[in-house]
Amino acid sequence: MPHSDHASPSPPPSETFADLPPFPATVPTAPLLCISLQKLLARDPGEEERCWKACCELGFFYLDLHDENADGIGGSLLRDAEQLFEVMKEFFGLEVEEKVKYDFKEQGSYFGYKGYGEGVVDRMGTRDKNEFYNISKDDILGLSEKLPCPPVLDPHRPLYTSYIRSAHALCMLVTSLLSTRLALTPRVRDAGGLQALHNLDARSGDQIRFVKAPPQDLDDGKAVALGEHTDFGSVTVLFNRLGGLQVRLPAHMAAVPPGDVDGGVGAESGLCGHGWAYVRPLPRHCIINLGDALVKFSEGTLRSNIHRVVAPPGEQAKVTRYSLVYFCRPGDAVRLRSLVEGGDGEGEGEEGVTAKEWILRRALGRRTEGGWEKSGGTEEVSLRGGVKR
Ligand SMILES: O=C(O)CCC(=O)C(=O)O
Ligand SMILES: [Fe+2]
Repeated sequence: MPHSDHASPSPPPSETFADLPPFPATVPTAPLLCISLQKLLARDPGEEERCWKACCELGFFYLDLHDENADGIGGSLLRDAEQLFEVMKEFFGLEVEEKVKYDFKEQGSYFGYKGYGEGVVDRMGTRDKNEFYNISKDDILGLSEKLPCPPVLDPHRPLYTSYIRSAHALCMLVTSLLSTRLALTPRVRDAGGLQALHNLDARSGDQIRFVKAPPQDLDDGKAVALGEHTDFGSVTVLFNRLGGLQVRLPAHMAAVPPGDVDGGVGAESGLCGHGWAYVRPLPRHCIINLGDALVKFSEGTLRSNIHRVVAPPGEQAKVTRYSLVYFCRPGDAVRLRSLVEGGDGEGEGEEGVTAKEWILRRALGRRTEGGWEKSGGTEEVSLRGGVKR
């Protein structure tokens, strides 16, 4: 099936990040659709259709945050993201002995710090090559107990609150569009559709994530910083500035070939087989992707695509990579089961794990020796091409 309107136009030369080496034209890229936030907010039917298509076919798209209203959600998110990049740099610059005080794995929590190499990227138990710091939405909004927080991060709680509110609102814009398109059961629709399962004021696993990966050796052939995975929750909002994020394209979707074939594909070629293609970071955009919960709710109509983070391509591999994520997840008590008509989750029963159980198993499994097999998500549906079951 051709996907001509997936072809991402090459961004104009101004579309690069100042002070960072440019994303090279020598690697294949993923054909993410670019959706306009402004048009979505205006309920533009054509844009809504493209967004729905992106959610079903790849589960990843760019969201152009340009907003004519400077006080609108797009501008607010961009300003907050800018500041959060500085905040995370300050935190990650601390000594490891200080940072590990905020690793709460032993208490059964995935919030707080995860040190370099403290997670696994494959079933062989290969260590990851990045650090995380996870901030709980419930902690910041006062819905749960306040977790211990490093002194360099604590003063920025108003910034986290602002970012959480805007990122969550974006996710609700996407879920409300999906609710109108999916054949949700009358009961689910009457109860408020998908948005009602993601109430900002209900306890959930929503979180901000800061990520840092040091410069990588492209030639080591296994430059995988974050192993292949699908996201656990519903909608992810991602800001990154250096390449390195790769999606594994479904068999029917071709990558955009390198613009500069003469530049020669370098050491990255070993990282581009089996459908893997780089996602080119774009200024003033975020990347939106869907997670496992939406695959379960839609019984496979929506796609939670496999992705990973490898060494940034070309000169970018020499630079430290930071990224900022917001994971929107269903409320803790929500059961992950089909919510569409004729689906297998129409009963009132207790079938289906809760969102809380699902996230805990997946998040902590990737931090345990031998935990890979037990920490899987909806990868099989994704690898089958996202065909409806
Ligand atoms: O750093 C990135 O670009 C992606 C991070 C990611 O996929 C994740 O944290 O789940
Ligand atoms: Fe992810």
